[in-house]
Amino acid sequence: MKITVVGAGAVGATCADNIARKELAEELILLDIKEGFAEGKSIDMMQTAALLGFDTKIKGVTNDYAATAGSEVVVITSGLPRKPGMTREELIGTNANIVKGVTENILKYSPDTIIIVVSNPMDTMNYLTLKTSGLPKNRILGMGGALDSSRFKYYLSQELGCSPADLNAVVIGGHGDTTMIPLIQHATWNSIPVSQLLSKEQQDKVVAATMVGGATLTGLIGTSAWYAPGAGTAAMVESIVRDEKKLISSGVYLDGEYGQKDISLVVPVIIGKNGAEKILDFKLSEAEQGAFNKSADAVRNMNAVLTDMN
Ligand SMILES: NC(=O)c1ccc[n+]([C@@H]2O[C@H](COP(=O)([O-])OP(=O)(O)OC[C@H]3O[C@@H](n4cnc5c(N)ncnc54)[C@H](O)[C@@H]3O)[C@@H](O)[C@H]2O)c1
Ligand SMILES: O=C(O)C[C@H](O)C(=O)O
Repeated sequence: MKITVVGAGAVGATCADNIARKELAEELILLDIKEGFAEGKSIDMMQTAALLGFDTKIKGVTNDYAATAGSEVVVITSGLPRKPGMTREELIGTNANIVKGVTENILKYSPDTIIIVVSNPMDTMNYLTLKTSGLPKNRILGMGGALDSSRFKYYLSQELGCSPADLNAVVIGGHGDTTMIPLIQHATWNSIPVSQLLSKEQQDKVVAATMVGGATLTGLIGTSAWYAPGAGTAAMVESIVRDEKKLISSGVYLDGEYGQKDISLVVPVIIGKNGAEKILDFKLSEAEQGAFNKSADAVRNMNAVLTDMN
């Protein structure tokens, strides 16, 4: 198994680190545009191999796409992160060009790969990758729901005083401060609905904290988060590589599911060796479907910016 991670910054390097520790690939290429950066990070990570006991060979390259040839999975993290006070959507001007160029270069050497898009604004970057690559829709996935659902579990666990691992909770919609939809009515603690355990105020607090989870960390750190984003992406890679068929909220192209067409949004997806193998199209309540439609409108407006940029 050969995997490439594009962008050796905070998220890309953390994702690569997780992939190596889990030994998901024999060969892992880390590519960055900044001279020597991916090489340095890769050597640093390889110098943990003796300590951590993994066998993955990590190689860093500066913009050398030939080195990525034959990658079965490619993760795209290249692009600017937001600064405090910014929205993810404000990154579109810079990141659209980066993601488009990276996708074109990757496909020259790995025409049948599965791509996971992380760069923000993710829903629109994933849509752009779908349109740029011409790959079948099952081979393009956006990372956002894995992270947001894990954040949702974190905030629920804080309120319930329980282990996040005992929770089942899912975020759908867009990966944006106002577009994500934490499905609180469906969340359970070992099968017990959390709506029966938390007051309405507590539920509202958890939902609000989840929605601005990324902005909160950006405010604290000065740039956006990387540990949970890197781990969320690696979890998706693992489900592909090990053909786990895990149900992970992910950005996928919708063709009628949840009443939406020609858009990428986050919904529950079975992820296996063929990428997005099945979208679980379950019935939302009227309020949830209304929120989903509003998110779709917002993401569609962002997607329209891509046309204006051309
Ligand atoms: N979808 C999510 O849930 C999620 C989570 C966290 C971060 N992000 C996004 O991921 C992106 C990366 O975040 P980060 O914190 O790692 O940023 P970072 O600045 O630490 O790293 C980005 C890297 O991309 C590289 N890069 C820029 N243009 C490139 C190109 N054309 N080819 C190859 N490499 C290039 C930069 O040199 C840099 O090393 C941002 O857009 C951020 O908003 C998304
Ligand atoms: O918040 C950000 O800008 C980065 C990422 O999308 C996140 O949710 O951590």
